[in-house]
Amino acid sequence: RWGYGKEDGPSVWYKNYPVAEGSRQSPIDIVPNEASRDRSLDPIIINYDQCTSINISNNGHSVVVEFNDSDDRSVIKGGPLDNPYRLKQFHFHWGGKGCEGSEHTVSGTGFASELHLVHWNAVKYKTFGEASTAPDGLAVLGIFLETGDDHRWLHMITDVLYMVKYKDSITNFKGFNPKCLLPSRLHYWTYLGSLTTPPLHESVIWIVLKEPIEVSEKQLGMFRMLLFTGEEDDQRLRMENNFRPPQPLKGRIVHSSN
Ligand SMILES: NS(=O)(=O)c1ccc(B(O)O)cc1
Ligand SMILES: [Zn+2]
Repeated sequence: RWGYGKEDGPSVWYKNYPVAEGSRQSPIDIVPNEASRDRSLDPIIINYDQCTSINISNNGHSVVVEFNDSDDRSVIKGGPLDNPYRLKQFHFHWGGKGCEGSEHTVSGTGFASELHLVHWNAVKYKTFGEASTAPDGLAVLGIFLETGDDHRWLHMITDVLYMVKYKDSITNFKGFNPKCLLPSRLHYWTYLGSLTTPPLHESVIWIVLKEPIEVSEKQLGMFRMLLFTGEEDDQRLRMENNFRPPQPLKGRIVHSSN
């Protein structure tokens, strides 16, 4: 139904998802010196210690690692959040060879890729689905990836991508703790936004970390061997440039931690 091509990409999503033209859409371009520096903004607290992954899959739009969210073993709290938010999944967005691929940009500059750790408010809502349509239902932690040295832990993911090359493929992926993908400093920008893919629900408290993590061009290239298309499709569409461009701020304020 929707994708990232000319006929089904971000510029036509509004036809089936009119909220695409809403007042709190994501991603956005973050302009640091226009962000309001709130000393009252607490640090974010990330408890992934008991966190373990279940599987990794190709949903035709990205590669997704899912977690057991039946209890509060892996949560994010503090910062702008009034409740702990439970980790549900993480996935990536990336570009083509050598060109940008992140969704958020900083003063107009994109990064090679962006990691999204998706959490939901299990205090106020019974299911992820219900939370995903509520204005304070989700909290997504965005982490920029820039190219440089090999990332010492990302190979745990890139080594299994061949198993999920095709759309709708899924394989076991237990024991991975995404704590190893966090940068050293948790300084962040935060603002109220949306899912960056259809259904584009305006239900996300975005927390974008200022410090990127470094991955090698070789590691990033492994993501580009994934396909948007299924095993039976005669078209073999390489999965790349699966990012939505920045959307209008529409009067929103971006807050900056110290
Ligand atoms: N790209 S994103 O993190 O905004 C995101 C997260 C979840 C879903 B979803 O559950 O459909 C869609 C987009
Ligand atoms: Zn995303």
